[in-house]
Amino acid sequence: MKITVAGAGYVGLVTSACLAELGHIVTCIDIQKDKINMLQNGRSPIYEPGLESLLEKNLRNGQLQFTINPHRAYSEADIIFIAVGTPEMQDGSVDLKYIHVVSHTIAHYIEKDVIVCTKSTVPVGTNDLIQEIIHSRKPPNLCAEVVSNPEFLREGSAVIDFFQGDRIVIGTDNPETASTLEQLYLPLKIPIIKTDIKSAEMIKYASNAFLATKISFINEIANLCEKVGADIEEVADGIGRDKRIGHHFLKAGIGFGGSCFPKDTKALVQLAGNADHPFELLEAVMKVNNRQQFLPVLIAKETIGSLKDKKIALLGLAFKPDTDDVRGSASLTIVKELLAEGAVVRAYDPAAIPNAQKILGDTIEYAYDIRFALQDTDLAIIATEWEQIKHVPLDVYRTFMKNPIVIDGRNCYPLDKVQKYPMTYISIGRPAVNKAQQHDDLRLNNL
Ligand SMILES: NC(=O)c1ccc[n+]([C@@H]2O[C@H](COP(=O)([O-])OP(=O)(O)OC[C@H]3O[C@@H](n4cnc5c(N)ncnc54)[C@H](O)[C@@H]3O)[C@@H](O)[C@H]2O)c1
Ligand SMILES: O=c1ccn([C@@H]2O[C@H](COP(=O)(O)OP(=O)(O)O[C@H]3O[C@H](CO)[C@@H](O)[C@H](O)[C@H]3O)[C@@H](O)[C@H]2O)c(=O)[nH]1
Repeated sequence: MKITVAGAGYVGLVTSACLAELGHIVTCIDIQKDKINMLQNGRSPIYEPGLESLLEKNLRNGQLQFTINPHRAYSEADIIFIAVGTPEMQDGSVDLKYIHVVSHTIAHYIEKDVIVCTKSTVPVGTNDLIQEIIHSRKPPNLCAEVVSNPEFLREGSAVIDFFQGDRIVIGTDNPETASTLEQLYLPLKIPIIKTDIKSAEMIKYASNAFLATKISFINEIANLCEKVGADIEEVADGIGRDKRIGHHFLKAGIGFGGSCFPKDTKALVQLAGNADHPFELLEAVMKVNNRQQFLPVLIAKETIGSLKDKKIALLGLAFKPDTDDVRGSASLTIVKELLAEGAVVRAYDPAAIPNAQKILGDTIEYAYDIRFALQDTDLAIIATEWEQIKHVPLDVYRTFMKNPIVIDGRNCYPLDKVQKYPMTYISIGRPAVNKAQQHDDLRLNNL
């Protein structure tokens, strides 16, 4: 099968590499020349575990090629996957400009019958629009069938998710098209759901909205735990053991970020509004999340007072571990607030510094070493639970910081371990450990 993937972002590259790995001839096209140049040289423009080696291997054995040439990409394709970005607009609705352009380009360049599969997350009704654009512009003798095939991969585990996903959704009313795609995915042995286009589009938004709701729910329980003296880790474990609830997505913290949950929840609220059905539950989910992302700064002010000229170490810039993506990251909110309070910020991240630098520039310092990030700081905020951060021995905070005060936004350390150290440790939904006094005594003794 000759496959073309439009878009060399997270979804496009994972789809390209994995379909090539399954034995298909794949062409991946993007409009960014630099990206394609990099990929042609066997380098991945994104940090995603396992991806670069798959790209490099399939490029070398000729299964995979990269291009910016639409004729080369589309004229021979049997199946085209659309994986272009669908960013949010200022009002929260989805910007479909890349979808429009790619649909026009596909219509212009196809030279044989083709199936066009939309992997990009698009509002209900968009695949009909894509179908309309392609139909009205393609050569009249050709057939182009548009299918909704939403993507559920997570950044950081995207390659594993492709091969071991929970389900594959195929949205089309054409049984022949559904069957062709079913054949394509059959080797993965993942359950396939065949449905109509609009339900497929809705499954994607509803899945993300449900997961986001679970996170905001557990964060609200965490905030309540703090008020009443309960421990969220115990509570989450207790409720997660109920199979109807499950343990997944019950990790309390400083809220959800990323390129999907914040954007897709807003889009669903917009969609609901347009359908004259205010989605109040999801609006609350977003409100809780916005508040949660600010939490470390509020706690910092409560703990040390004014943040003006205070040196603060920020551990983690990526929106989650194992990715270099900072889109929607709580860290960006935290930096903005800390700078507004007059603090001096030094941030560490094992992979996301280059991407963060594109947004934050030289407004903060960057550290490629955790110890350097902590050196002489008044307070540390843990924002991403990277393995490199979770395993920092607690001694290190005491040794390197001016004051060992840690706000752990991801509950990285067990409380009983922290209790043994003379430090102030405030996490989410758990009792604070306040041993600053003990630390001060220790310092005085050492003078
Ligand atoms: N990132 C994820 O984890 C994830 C998971 C599931 C679904 N999605 C959805 O998939 C879509 C893509 O997300 P992403 O994170 O991969 O986006 P991305 O921004 O990382 O990449 C999109 C790519 O599309 C390219 N592009 C734009 N117009 C093009 C055109 N006309 N032809 C060819 N390439 C074009 C851009 O240059 C860019 O490289 C979005 O709708 C997103 O919501 C993302
Ligand atoms: O218990 C949890 C789980 C996640 N998060 C946060 O939620 C955000 C999103 O995490 P995750 O879902 O793991 O990452 P994404 O790569 O954004 O993946 C989501 O968004 C993708 C894009 O739509 C979907 O394809 C995936 O199925 C969906 O999980 C991150 O900031 C996490 O820190 C929590 O705070 N607590």
